Amino acid sequence: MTEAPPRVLTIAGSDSGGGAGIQADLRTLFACGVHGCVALTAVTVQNSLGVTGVSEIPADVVAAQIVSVAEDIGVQAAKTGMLASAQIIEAITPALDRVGIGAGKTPLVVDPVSASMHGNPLLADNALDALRGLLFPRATLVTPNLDEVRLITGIAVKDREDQRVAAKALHAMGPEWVLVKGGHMWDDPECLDLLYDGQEFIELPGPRYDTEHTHGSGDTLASSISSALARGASVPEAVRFGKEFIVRSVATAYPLGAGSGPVSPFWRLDG
Ligand SMILES: Nc1ncnc2c1ncn2[C@@H]1O[C@H](COP(=O)(O)OP(=O)(O)OP(=O)(O)O)[C@@H](O)[C@H]1O
Ligand SMILES: Cc1ncc(CO)c(N)n1
Repeated sequence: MTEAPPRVLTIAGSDSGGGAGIQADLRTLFACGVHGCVALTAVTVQNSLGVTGVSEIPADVVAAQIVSVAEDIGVQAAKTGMLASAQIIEAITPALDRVGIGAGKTPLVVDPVSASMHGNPLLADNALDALRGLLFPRATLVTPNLDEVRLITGIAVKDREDQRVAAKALHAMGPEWVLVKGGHMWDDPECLDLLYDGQEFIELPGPRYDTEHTHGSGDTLASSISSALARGASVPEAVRFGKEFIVRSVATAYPLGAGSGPVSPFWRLDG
């Protein structure tokens, strides 16, 4: 009999265009050889041009999906993406505690998704306190982009020194590790992501490809990191794996629709 692969639970929203959200998560998890489970938080009406509608899943149903999957199937890592509202964050926190996800137990990656790459909101303004107060202290790793750093800490990162200051401010909010992503440091010729655990800074340099097709890059990075954590990797090992994964996925991104096409995890399935 074939043994079950490691399982990763993604707690995130649907992108009808298939490039970001749970669709990006599931195809990345598949390409990384792990089984993806889902706690759906919201349905977005979305294509390559932006988001034109959002319908939230009732908060108790989001929490019930977590408990149902974790108690039967079991998960070795979990990640959060679009959480939509304070009510959903407040409902999932006790569910995560109940099944031992986060807070030093099963690794929890919190990607604090606040808006789509087009600037459409994916998290209510009044949910920031719940994100900071409830999820950050339970997170193994948080992975904000620079817009999310500004929303969460008030720090406007313009250069690599600011990136370090922001990493310290985020770490003080309680996560074990922080990854400040550098994709939005538009003037930098590289995409340097900075990992920090309160003691040591680990720089993850990477190329900056000249492309508008980066839809789903944050989700793909967080999912590939989560797959490595589910296999038992340390956080620095998992983030290095994720960085290589996202660089190759941006390199092979493809156009779709009239706007931004998705990054592609398909390279991993070749040969
Ligand atoms: N043009 C690019 N070329 C290479 N790597 C990139 C590029 N843009 C982003 N990345 C990398 O992709 C990952 C996601 O970074 P980014 O800061 O864009 O996150 P994000 O804004 O959350 O993504 P999303 O587009 O999903 O919202 C990081 O590892 C970043 O360095
Ligand atoms: C549903 C969803 N989650 C996350 C993102 C951010 O990439 C998006 N655009 N849509």
